[in-house]
Amino acid sequence: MSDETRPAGDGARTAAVIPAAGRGVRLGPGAPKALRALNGTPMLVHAVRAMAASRHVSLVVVVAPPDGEAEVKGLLADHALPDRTDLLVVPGGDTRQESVKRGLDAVQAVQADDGIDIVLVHDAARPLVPVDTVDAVIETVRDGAPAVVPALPLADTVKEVEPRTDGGPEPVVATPPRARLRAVQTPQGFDRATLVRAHDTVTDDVTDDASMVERLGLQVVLVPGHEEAFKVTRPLDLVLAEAVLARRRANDGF
Ligand SMILES: Nc1ccn([C@@H]2O[C@H](COP(=O)(O)OP(=O)(O)OP(=O)(O)O)[C@@H](O)[C@H]2O)c(=O)n1
Ligand SMILES: C[C@](O)(CO)[C@H](O)COP(=O)(O)O
Repeated sequence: MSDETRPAGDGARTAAVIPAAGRGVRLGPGAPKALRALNGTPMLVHAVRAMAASRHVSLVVVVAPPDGEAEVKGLLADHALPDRTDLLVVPGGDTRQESVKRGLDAVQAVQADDGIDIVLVHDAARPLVPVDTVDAVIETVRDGAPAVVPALPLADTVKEVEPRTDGGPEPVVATPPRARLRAVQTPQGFDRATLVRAHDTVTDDVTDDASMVERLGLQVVLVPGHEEAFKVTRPLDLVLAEAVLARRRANDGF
């Protein structure tokens, strides 16, 4: 291993768990979301490369759709990753939380040998997160935070409502002060033992891993997110993602 390919040697080693087992219902009919192409390359491959771009990440665990494990292994074999990065593929579960737990179990199985101290959890559906954001999360965990989340201020005012399911106009209950709100992204970074405890303790379904650490009564901190770390959720997001890739290619030959 050359110095350029060796993980940064100052302390903790990092694994990235990539939940990729969702169907992508909001994206509309087609292959599972993580397997759909962005400018000819599957979204999951972009996401794996985004994690492997960090010199701190020595292991990537991809959590595949349960019926897509062989397909995921095949397509990752076809796309080059840095030599320093080990890759595992495991089958996912019915919820994001179950899928992350399965990925975390795979990290636990190898951590004694690999000395993994930090775990990132990164949505395959956020394929374009820049490496500087990944490294900022890792460095803040290294500095002692048990849980770190990239986040951005909101672009829109948010209203709390009394939800209605009959299609009628929803009454507004409150307008939370926007200056105190943030939209959270991934990768979220954790001290490994803290994330394991959170997944062992919190059993009801939550939308992100940091919320589980909050339930333990531990402090979660934010670092600046990035507008290119947006989640591909609806069809228009595919258009935006391909435009970002085209801009990168034009700017730096990516
Ligand atoms: N059972 C699940 C559900 C979601 N995910 C992953 O969690 C991430 C964030 O989820 P989201 O964007 O909501 O994806 P989907 O659940 O696929 O979207 P939808 O709700 O539109 O079906 C995605 O990378 C998705 O693949 C997962 O691994 N296992
Ligand atoms: C974890 C997450 O990416 C934070 O924004 C998000 O909550 C996961 O996606 P979902 O749409 O909530 O399932």
